[in-house]
Amino acid sequence: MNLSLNVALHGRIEGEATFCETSRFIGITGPSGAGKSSFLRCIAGFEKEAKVRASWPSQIASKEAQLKIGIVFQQPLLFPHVNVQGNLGLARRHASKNAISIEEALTGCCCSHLVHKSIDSLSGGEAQRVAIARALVNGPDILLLDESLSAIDSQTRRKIYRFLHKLCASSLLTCLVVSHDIDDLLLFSDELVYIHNGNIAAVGEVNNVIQAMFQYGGMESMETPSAVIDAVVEHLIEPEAGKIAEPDSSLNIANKVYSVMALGQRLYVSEKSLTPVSAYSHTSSESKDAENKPLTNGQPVRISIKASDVSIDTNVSGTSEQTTSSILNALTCHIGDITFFDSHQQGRVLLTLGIQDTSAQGSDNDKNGSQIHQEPLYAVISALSFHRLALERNMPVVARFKLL
Ligand SMILES: Nc1ncnc2c1ncn2[C@@H]1O[C@H](COP(=O)(O)OP(=O)(O)OP(=O)(O)O)[C@@H](O)[C@H]1O
Repeated sequence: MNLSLNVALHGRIEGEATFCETSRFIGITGPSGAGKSSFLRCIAGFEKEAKVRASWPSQIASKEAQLKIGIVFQQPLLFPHVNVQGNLGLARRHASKNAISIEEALTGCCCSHLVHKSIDSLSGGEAQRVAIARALVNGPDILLLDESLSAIDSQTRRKIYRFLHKLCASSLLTCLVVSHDIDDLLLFSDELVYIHNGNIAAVGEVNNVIQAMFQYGGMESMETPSAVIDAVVEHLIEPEAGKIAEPDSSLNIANKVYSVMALGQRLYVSEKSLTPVSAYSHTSSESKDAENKPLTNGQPVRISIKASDVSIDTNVSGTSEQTTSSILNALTCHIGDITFFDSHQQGRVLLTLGIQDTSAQGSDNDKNGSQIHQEPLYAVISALSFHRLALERNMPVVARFKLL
């Protein structure tokens, strides 16, 4: 049975969301006031007026009577009279069988160093990390995170998301994560929910939901719509000479740069801009320390590319390794939909770009013998550039972007 949630709370949230059986990390986004918190509060049973119908995935449906739902708010509610260790210890007292250890939760939520601190001495981001760790040692079946990582710096936040995603893949945990940071959600979510104006407006695979968000005008409130591209690690690049090194070599540098292959085209990506996906696959049997292993040759990774980072070049012959541009990443694309922003974002144009998949061999190939990839890339450019370059639908262009 798939996870399916149907909620109705008058004037605040209404709709149904059904997810794939393998989806365990579900992102929820939408404009401020749209109803995201209301959705989570209904699921958690905090809204007495709400009508909620839920069917739980088969692996947890059998224990519906004692189903454990954890929730962590943006403002963490920690017990002030005991320290961090005391907070986790109290949560552990009522833990279910699938709870993780205090040590694992502290390490995974990057807060081992805080264990002896008092609650009133924690910063906002530290308190958020402790609150998530405390929820995990209680062993919830469903963990609802309502902007619960909003005060944490982006590098630590991604480490925690990575840990949660891995936990979802290796245990029976399902996470529903509300965030305004669409890039975080795109990188880690198995499926995405878009809530608009009190309605569950779109549910499903991340790229499909992003496209649905355009239709609802949801992108207008978002500075940087992003595309997600699946790629495979090719080489580790030695930073000084720009030479190739083995991906799993012991090169000791802070932020490694890899060459990866995406749709038959080569991209250069810094380590922090890519997310390994193999270690988190739901069928994975990899050990728990897989996250800390170096990336290996041929390993699948996910990259998210912000529309505001993409520039457009009409010189389509300039994608070779001999480019004179400092921007090495160049994907050959065709212009698809063209959207002029109105109101407060006047003067900007959003382009949907179909990436040319040079690795594909099939009957739908274009005249260059390559296929247009279904999942798009986005570019936001000024209306001035749009008119200066005389861009139009179906025009071949090169999309350039940095992934540092
Ligand atoms: N307790 C409440 N009683 C009545 N209306 C409420 C209550 N809480 C929220 N609302 C209203 O319900 C709507 C949805 O609010 P909600 O907090 O769910 O939005 P949200 O998408 O989480 O917003 P944000 O991103 O700003 O946190 C808003 O119009 C809000 O004013």
